[in-house]
Amino acid sequence: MTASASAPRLQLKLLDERMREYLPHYATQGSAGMDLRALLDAPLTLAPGQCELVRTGLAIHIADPALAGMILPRSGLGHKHGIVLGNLVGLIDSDYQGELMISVWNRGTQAFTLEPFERLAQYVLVPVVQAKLELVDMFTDSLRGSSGFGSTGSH
Ligand SMILES: O=c1ccn([C@H]2C[C@H](O)[C@@H](COP(=O)(O)OP(=O)(O)OP(=O)(O)O)O2)c(=O)[nH]1
Ligand SMILES: [Mg+2]
Repeated sequence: MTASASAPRLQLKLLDERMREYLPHYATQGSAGMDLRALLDAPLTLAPGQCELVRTGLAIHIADPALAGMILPRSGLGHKHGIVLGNLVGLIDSDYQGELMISVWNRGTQAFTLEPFERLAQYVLVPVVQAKLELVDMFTDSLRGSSGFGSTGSH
């Protein structure tokens, strides 16, 4: 599936030739993410509670500070097998040029075996706004003020 002509163009480096036939892509026209695959020499069994850093064999240089990458779990693996991310969400800086690494965490109660080149997470490109922080002594009052953590009730 090809993205639209106006899609941002990101440079992708192959760090391992085996990934050439598994380049990330949008599976459908409306897909929000591209699946990332595990670069493994052999199956990797994760015991319940185990967390391992898995290579992707890919580097993506986003370059534009108004964009970031996010690595998110795949819902099927997460829901059915408890395979999620050790950092919950991976945030990829626009100036990161290193290998995309996936922290895979078996939060389930059964061992799970990850096969080489299996799709284990997804990469989503998101817009980012970098803020300028201005130090002040007082805020202009808002309706909420400093109330939070359920202050508006449960209905
Ligand atoms: O799941 C992830 C999360 C991060 N990264 C890479 C890209 C990211 O730009 C860099 C730094 O990530 P982050 O800022 O979240 O980690 P940190 O612990 O703050 O490291 P650093 O001090 O290098 O910023 O690590 C990954 O490859 N996979
Ligand atoms: Mg950081």
